Amino acid sequence: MTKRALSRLNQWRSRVFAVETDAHAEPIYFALSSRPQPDGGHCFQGVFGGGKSYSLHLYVEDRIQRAMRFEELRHKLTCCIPRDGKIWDLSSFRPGVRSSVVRGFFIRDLPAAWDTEKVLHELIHSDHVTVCRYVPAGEGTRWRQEVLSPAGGGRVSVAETCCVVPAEVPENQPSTLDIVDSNVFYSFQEAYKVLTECKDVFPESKQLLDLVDRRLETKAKGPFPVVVIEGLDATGKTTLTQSLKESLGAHLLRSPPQCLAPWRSCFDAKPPLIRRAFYALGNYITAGQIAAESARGPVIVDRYWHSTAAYAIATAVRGDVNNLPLPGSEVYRWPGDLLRPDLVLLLTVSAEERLRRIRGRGGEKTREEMELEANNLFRSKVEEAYRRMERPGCVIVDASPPADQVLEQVLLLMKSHL
Ligand SMILES: Nc1ncnc2c1ncn2[C@@H]1O[C@H](COP(=O)(O)OP(=O)(O)OP(=O)(O)O)[C@@H](O)[C@H]1O
Ligand SMILES: Cc1cn([C@H]2C[C@H](O)[C@@H](COP(=O)(O)O)O2)c(=O)[nH]c1=O
Repeated sequence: MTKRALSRLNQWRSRVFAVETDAHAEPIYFALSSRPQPDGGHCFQGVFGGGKSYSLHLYVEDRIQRAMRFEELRHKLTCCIPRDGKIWDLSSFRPGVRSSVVRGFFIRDLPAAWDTEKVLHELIHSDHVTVCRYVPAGEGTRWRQEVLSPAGGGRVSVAETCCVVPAEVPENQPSTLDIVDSNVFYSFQEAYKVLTECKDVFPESKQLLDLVDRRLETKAKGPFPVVVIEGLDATGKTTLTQSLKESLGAHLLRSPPQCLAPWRSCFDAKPPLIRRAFYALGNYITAGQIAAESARGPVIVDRYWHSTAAYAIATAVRGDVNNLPLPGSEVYRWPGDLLRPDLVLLLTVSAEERLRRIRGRGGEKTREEMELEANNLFRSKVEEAYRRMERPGCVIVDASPPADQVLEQVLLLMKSHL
């Protein structure tokens, strides 16, 4: 085993491991100890029992490479692990320590599946993945974790052995330790830095940065009101913003801005770190446009920062809505260097009505749109994240009535708030 891999093991025993066996339930948490606990781990039977179990932990210093390799690894496992086997997301973390999360996968295989071992042997010989095997430890429900390392002749040896013991459910879900600057960027510099680090990895990031350098304006907001319309997909933002434009003679803008449209599908296909940085930068270009237009007249904006943050937080936080960071958390803050609007309105409709509207509309869908359509859990997390945004917070609008009534309601709200 390489020196680098061994140095990781120093902190290995202070880590808690979370196996996400079910997107709707708490992960199964376990920790490591040199001694087994007397009452073992009945709760682990579903994870370690009934087959062969392995965990894969991806360590790559460079965050862009790490993000790319994680997706590659997921793809490789999905292609190679037999269909009856299970691949679950896994993370290990040091409780309460920000950015300590190391992501990976947990594999539960059938007892006689040899293909998996072949794939894992290959991975053990790479320098980026630490592979562990879980084996019964004596009688009862005790389990042992064996850290595998490459040995001569293509064989594998056990570098370290620990007892698996139950761990306390942490106060904050591990995924929440990793939101700031991995999923949500709170300054232009932080988002720009991600794209700079991608310059040698794919050419579109260089082209995007050139465009950002040319398009970015940093003027202050003008004297006219700036109103942002937010909401889940198909809640009626486009319909309303068009009507507002016509009724108020306002200038209509959107985030991401039109000039980023040619790059959107490319960045939508990238890992979350890069994709979220793309959307974050889009807001800064839109901010420049808002500044210029609000000097001439009222401005309506179809999605802005709140969408970027709400979708990113909802995607990053695993499990259900209760796992979102609590109201008042720093993740719901507005970036200090981003132009603030005067009013943000959040359009809400029932899940059924929104689905009716999505289906009525047809057309091509983004990953989020498909997720929103299929996944009620994701929908509630996005909407709750919107509601928790602060300074400015969202004023809630019931967008279920017919379009002309929603417009009327919004015009009244604007009168009372501006
Ligand atoms: N108040 C309304 N009542 C009934 N149908 C509506 C209403 N507002 C919009 N719609 C219809 O719902 C569908 C989605 O509306 P729209 O495109 O305006 O939503 P959106 O929020 O802009 O969606 P997206 O964020 O995905 O672009 C459209 O077919 C539109 O005609
Ligand atoms: C602005 C923005 C958008 N998204 C996602 C959320 C939606 O599902 C799609 C579609 O947006 P559009 O209104 O049809 O352009 O994009 C996102 O994830 N982050 C963002 O900042």
